[in-house]
Amino acid sequence: MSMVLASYLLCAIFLLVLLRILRRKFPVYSKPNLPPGSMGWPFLGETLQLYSHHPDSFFATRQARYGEIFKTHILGCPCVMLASPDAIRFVLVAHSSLFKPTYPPSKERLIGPSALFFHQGAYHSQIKKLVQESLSLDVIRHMVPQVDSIAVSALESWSSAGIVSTFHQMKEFTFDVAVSSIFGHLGACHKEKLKRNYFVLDRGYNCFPLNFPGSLYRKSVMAREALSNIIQDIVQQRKEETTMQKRDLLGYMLNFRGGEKGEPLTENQISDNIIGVLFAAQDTTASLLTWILKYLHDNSDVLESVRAEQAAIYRANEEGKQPLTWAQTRKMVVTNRVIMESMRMASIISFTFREAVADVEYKGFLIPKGWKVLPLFRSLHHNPDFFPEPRQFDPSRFQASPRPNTFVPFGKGAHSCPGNELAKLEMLILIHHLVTKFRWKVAGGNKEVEYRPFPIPHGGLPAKFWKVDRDSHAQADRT
Ligand code: HEM
Repeated sequence: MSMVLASYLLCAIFLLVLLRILRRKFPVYSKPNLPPGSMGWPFLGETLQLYSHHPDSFFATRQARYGEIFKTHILGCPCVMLASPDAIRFVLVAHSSLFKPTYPPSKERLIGPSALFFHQGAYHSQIKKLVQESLSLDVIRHMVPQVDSIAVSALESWSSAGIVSTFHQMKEFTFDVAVSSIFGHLGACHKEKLKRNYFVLDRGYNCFPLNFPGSLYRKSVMAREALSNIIQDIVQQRKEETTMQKRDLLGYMLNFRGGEKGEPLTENQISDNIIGVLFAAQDTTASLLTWILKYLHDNSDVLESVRAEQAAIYRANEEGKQPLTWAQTRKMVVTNRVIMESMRMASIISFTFREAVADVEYKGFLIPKGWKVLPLFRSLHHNPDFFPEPRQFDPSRFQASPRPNTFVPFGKGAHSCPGNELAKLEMLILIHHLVTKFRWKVAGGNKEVEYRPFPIPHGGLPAKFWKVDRDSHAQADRT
């Protein structure tokens, strides 16, 4: 009996050794392994660990334990998280067709299923081209006067309002700029209706999607329907105008003709994409601006260097009597570095979601079909190998360009942000007026971060803004 057992054992060992040799010599015998990591508890996965800790520590501990790629299980989905420049390039650029964008159906319903970020392939490319054209440098350079007047009137209103939530005010500002870029000049009535309904939609976007009368989600769905109707109304009005060749997003969409028959976009394609662009433009830029104000407030030496740069432009414009020009916005080197460093520090889009459309192998690891794939932008931006002393706010680090694929605040590849230049322009213009004509003080020193869903300082950064009079301005410049 013991002889039989021993021979079985020997056979098993022989087969195992043979398999190992075959796997090494002939990769065809080798099935790649899943990445290292823990799938957590049945059903729950590691969802509780992610939401009960600071997300940074969730990612950082796993990255330290498992390396640049690891698996986990969040919100009922098996996921692979990736945190290296190579991995991010692999997913978003080199093999992007193997990873499709993925969003919860409740969110897709609120934005509208034809919005570009839910698609890939030909339809996505067509819409992306339109959006990119409407946000190209050649178009946005003509937006300086509009953005300038929106920024000035926003700051004037904050300065007469006591303590305000910076984030809330920034949302109003970025909404107005986005509307201007989408529709050009819009009548006050349409603008007011758009704003009212958009803010209801926005409130329900991140709530639990319970669709019953009176629920937040239902209110959002209804606001979404109202938004579509308002957009149809604006489209109708535009079609009746004689000058159809406007260079705003709506103009580009109405002039589009696709396919062999030269088909125009449908009503739903137009409204879903307009709501999508509004959505992509507003909260992102508003939360980043909120962080910029906090960083400048907390780093007085950086604030002084920004103020010196902007004061020189202000003086060149005869104490603001001449309008700010596009050329001047392109030469705000110090302010631009502050924006870059704020994007790195705050990393408001910490990661993005994709889903593998087939089994994919990356550096010997299997990413199974149907798994969620999360490139972790924030982990790159806070990696000391790429950004020494990553918790230090130091705009001067951007005197040198970051290493390729280590700094991706606007994403990478086919779905990268088409609004990056407009976002930078509105930030530069707002900062110009803020530091040259206003002062602000943050109320309370809470260091906590809130997620709405982008990270923002606690309470939306309550702050008091006030205008400096001409004399104290001149005095401040002399000292
Ligand atoms: C500081 C402000 C902003 C940041 C940090 C930001 C960041 C991003 C990122 C990371 C993506 C890629 C997401 C992914 O790959 O899944 C993205 C996509 C997008 N962004 Fe932005 N964005 C900002 C402002 C804007 C503005 C002002 C607009 C429009 C006026 C805009 C419009 C879009 C659109 C339409 C997409 C989807 C592109 C596609 O799917 O092809 N963004 N943005």
